Parts: sequence; structure tokens; C-alpha cells
Amino acid sequence: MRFTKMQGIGNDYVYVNCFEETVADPAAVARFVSDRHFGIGSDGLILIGPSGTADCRMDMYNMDGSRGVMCGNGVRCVGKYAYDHGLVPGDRRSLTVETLAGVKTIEFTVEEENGRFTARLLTVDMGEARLTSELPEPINVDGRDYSFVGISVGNPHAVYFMDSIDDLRLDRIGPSFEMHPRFQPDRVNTEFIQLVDRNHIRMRVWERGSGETWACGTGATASAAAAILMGYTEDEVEVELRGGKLRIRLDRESGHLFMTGPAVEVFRGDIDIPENL
Ligand SMILES: N[C@@H](CCC[C@H](N)C(=O)O)C(=O)O
Repeated sequence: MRFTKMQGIGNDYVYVNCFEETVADPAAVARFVSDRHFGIGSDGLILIGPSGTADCRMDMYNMDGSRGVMCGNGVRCVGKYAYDHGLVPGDRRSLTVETLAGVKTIEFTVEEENGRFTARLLTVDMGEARLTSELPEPINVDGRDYSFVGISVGNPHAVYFMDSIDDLRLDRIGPSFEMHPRFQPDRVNTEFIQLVDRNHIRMRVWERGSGETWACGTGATASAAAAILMGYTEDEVEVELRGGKLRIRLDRESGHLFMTGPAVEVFRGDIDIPENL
């Protein structure tokens, strides 16, 4: 199987061009390639394929093989892949990607690098955020009281505001939120947010199906939406994650959130997929 390893501020996936390749059992392949010791090493698997309604389609799988409905960092990388690999004409500065959360439009800048044109900074129309909890909602996790804001941007998020994220034991509290009865059967992605000022938040994330990742685009969007809803920030927020920064902007007229950030191709390769995964 030929693949391309890409990352969006450290949220890394194995991308397969399904215009050319067929992946018979994506959930099993996701578990296999994601393994950082016995596979390629990634937060999951993303398939890029033909679409009847958009320039291409994204199908994403978490590290544990579960299906993701939407992936913010992933969709930026799909946009970059589609442009850089000629899936759309070179004069385009926007394209569309079909996801399980609807068709996403991406606008991007293009730069010349080593004699080739490449998509650089990508802005995704993430659509509207939907509140899925009280504002905020109390919850007891592992015997401690928290309050969270539940937001869906296609996939489910629980956003928790706290004084400092520096000493957070995400490996302990992350799984407890993910598996809490309140969030079953779908589980949840949990964002731990430190407010810095009215245009700046810091975030760590525990993703359902993948654990701690260095960034989460849908998580950053949901967190900015929660911060704006709570009146903590202005409508444009810089989100600082472990792997870098994303800019999230709420357009009041449309109610849509726009996420801007980079996408990077790291390397390409091929890997034999065992028959009995
Ligand atoms: N890292 C992603 C989100 C991936 C999916 C998530 N774990 C889920 O199952 O909902 C992002 O950048 O948004």
C-alpha cells in the first residue's frame, strides 16, 4: 500500500490516495499503520477518494480503528494533498472535501518551493457549532466535580476550562472523560482549556480513539466556540496546542467557524499490509 505521511501541527495521519489504491479493511489497517512501534506511527488513517459532490472525499479512522466523522487537521492535509498532487487544477485556490459531517470548503495560499507550487496556509469553513450540553454542565469524573461545555462540530467534544494546563495528568483524566457514562455510546473528545486573554487560549486534548494528540482541529474549533459562547473571548481566537497554533474565527453573519492553519507532507512510502490483520 502506497501512503503519504502528513501532519497538521503535529496531529499526524497516514494518508492513502484511494483514487489509485484500495483499502479492504480500513479499521484494521488504521490499527496496524498507527502503531508507533510495529507500524508507521500515526494518530490514525485517512483515505482520500473520489466524491460525487466535492473535489474529493475524506474517510478518517482513529488509532483504535474507530471511524471519525470529521477531522480538522486531517481535512487541511487532504486539501494540501489534493492541490499538491494534482487532484484539482493548479490555478485553483479553493476546493471542496466531502466528509461524514458534510462538504467542507477550503481556501488556501500557494507558494513555490523547489520549483513546484504547494498549498501552504489553509482555511476551512467548519460550519456551525452545536451546543450539546447545558452552558456549562456539571459532571463528576473520578470523584471530582467539573463543569464542561458540550459542543458538536460534526463530532462530539467536551470543553473544560481550567486555570493552567501545564501539570495536567491527561493520561489519567482523558480516558475517564472519554469513557464516562454521560458520553456513551459515542464517547467524546475532551479539550482542557486555559484562557490567556480575550484572543488567545491554550489547549490540550484527549481524543476518543487516539488518546492524547498534539493537536485537534475540530477540538480547537469547538473550544473557541465554547469560549466565545461563554463570553470569555472575542470572535477571533488563537488556539495554542502542543504542536503549534490554529486561528479560529466566528463569522456572526453565517454563524460559521473558520479554522486556519498549516499542513505538511512529511514523507511517502509503501508498506506491506499483512493478510490476517
Ligand atoms: N484530530 C482530529 C479529530 C479526529 C477524530 C476524533 N478523534 C473523533 O473520533 O471524533 C481533528 O483534527 O479534528
